Amino acid sequence: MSHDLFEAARAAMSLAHAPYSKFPVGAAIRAEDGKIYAGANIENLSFPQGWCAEPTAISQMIMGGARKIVEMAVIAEKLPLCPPCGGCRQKIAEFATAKTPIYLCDETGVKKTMTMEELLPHGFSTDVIG
Ligand SMILES: O=c1ccn([C@H]2C[C@H](O)[C@@H](CO)O2)c(=O)[nH]1
Ligand SMILES: [Zn+2]
Repeated sequence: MSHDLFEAARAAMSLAHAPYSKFPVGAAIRAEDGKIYAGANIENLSFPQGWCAEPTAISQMIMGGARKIVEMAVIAEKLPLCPPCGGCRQKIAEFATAKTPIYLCDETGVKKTMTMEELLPHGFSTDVIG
């Protein structure tokens, strides 16, 4: 993974709005246009209304006119690694392929690389429902 993708995820994490969980998360996507789209989690006083870092990055990508996730990095400072939650896996899968790499990072860099099919085996998709 390129250093700029990692740095974008880390910079996004610093912009998180996470006063309730105090658990900032950053995500960065390299899309098919070669550009990087990043996002952070944005919480809300009405707790269920907040959302994760990954959909913020996906929103940035979509509004930037891109539609394919080539690779993605996720970082959180308070866990050894931050694997995307279940809902995020489904959201990422919408714009990824089975082989798309997801880099799980800590403050020093990539600690583990997983593909989408490893993160979301047997996920809801047109392949399954035919
Ligand atoms: O994949 C994940 C999992 C959690 N969070 C956020 C949601 C919430 O703001 C905080 C604590 O769960 O972490 C993410 O951004 N991405
Ligand atoms: Zn999530």
